[in-house]
Amino acid sequence: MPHHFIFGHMIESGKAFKDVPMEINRLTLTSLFLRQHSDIIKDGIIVMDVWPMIDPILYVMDPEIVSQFSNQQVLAKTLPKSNQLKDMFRPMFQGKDLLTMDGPEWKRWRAIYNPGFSARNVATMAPEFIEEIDIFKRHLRKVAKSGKVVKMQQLAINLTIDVIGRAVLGNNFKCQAEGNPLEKAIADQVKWLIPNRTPDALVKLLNPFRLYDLWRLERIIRNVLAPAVRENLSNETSTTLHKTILSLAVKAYLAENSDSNPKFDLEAFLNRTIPHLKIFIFAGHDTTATSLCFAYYLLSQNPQCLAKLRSEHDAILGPDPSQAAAKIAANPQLLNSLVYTTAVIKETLRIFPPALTVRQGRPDVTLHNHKTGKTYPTDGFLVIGATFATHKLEEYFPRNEEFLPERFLAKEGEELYVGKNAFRPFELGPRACIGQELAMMELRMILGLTVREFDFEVDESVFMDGGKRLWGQRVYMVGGLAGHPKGGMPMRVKVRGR
Ligand code: HEM
Repeated sequence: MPHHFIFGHMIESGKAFKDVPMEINRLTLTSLFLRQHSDIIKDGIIVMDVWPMIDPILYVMDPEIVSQFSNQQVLAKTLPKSNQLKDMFRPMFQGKDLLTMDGPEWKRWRAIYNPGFSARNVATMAPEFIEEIDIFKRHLRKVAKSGKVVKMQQLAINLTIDVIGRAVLGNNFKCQAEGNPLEKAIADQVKWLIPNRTPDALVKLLNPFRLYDLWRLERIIRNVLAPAVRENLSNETSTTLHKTILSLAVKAYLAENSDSNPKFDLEAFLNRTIPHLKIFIFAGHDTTATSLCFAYYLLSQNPQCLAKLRSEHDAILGPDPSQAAAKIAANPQLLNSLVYTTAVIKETLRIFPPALTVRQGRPDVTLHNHKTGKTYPTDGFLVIGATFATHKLEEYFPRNEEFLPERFLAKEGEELYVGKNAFRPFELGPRACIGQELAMMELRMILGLTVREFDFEVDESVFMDGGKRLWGQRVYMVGGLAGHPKGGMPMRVKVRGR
């Protein structure tokens, strides 16, 4: 890509936005280059110099090369999370969260929390999730009755935050039923984060109100989480059957302190556990809500896939949609038989992956493109798994502008078969998403319990102007960090058969 001796790749970056709205999510940036410079497909990596806005970047698209720093089974061979990511999230989690920790500390906490996300544990959460989805459906019915356009993202967030509350604490945050300041406080904290050194970010950094507001929002969050933890710890008759994140944190705390300090120090426990609870709530609700919105959008644009999805639900969850929840509650394993539904979710995550990994280069890690023979030292670089672009590579995803859930059902040797390591919305390797099983089950369940009862129609105000499309789609992702649907995905909802 052309490099200017003063402006680096800034001019070229600007050009990439020529045909798309400026507000488009930066996760999609590499895919914009891909359209303009077909030669970079061969390289599999884009070297990007937009200093001083941000440190130099290696955007890695080729799945084989991403695997070199991400999928290594030996943790020491994977690149650590980037310093920039750690600095950015410090005001929210003080470095005490699973997402930005590294090394032995990360390994210890991951081992403590892993049992909370096993397939078995997640399956036992089904009846509690169904209660939340039932409230979501009540909201959908109300919206349908009003005939108004609604921001689906907000309805979906209220649902996913209540679901994550169940998984993390065993509590219901009642976001859907009554509203809860937690979600807004977390979202407002995110707005104060400094992701780079652009003029906008510097203005934010110098804002005298910033630190006070971050502190104020932290108090709101603590005022929701601390009483919930206290209530949970004193509630010996808890009806939650599954291991919650809280119960696993208590177990680890007691194991550490049983000899030296037999008394349970609630304040010390809260100080160390709240950032952990917060990262699960933060990472677990927004990504899932975004994926649900895009699934509804893509299904609304692809009626033949929607019809196939509904017939799968008729066959597996029974012909009467009103009985489906009871069937799932009695046998959550039924969800594993929803293979087409799973393929729909995967294809949604292929087209609109809401997150990616940002790692810190190291002097001892060099990336190799075995096809071209080129090598890329990583020291001094941010190394980014450019998932959005990886998911658009024709070599791995033929007919990539089409919504084709069938590719995830194709066998090796068939045209649509997805190549090894290419599908990575949750990332792969030891630092892959801990919550992926939960997210997939939740999405399968929500689709299984809604798509036969409702039709979703996208309000065209979120479409790109002039019939333009990006990778076949007229709706696009916005947002500085994780991707969100444009305009909160305004939609009209109709009850089917009316
Ligand atoms: C569709 C939904 C989801 C997507 C697409 C997604 C995606 C990802 C990705 C790409 C990563 C790697 C990030 C990085 O390397 O910096 C990640 C990590 C993580 N995710 Fe998710 N996620 C989803 C749902 C969830 C849920 C439901 C939870 C929690 C309950 C969760 C909790 C986490 C945590 C704690 C990490 C850090 C794991 C570690 O480093 O050990 N995510 N997720």
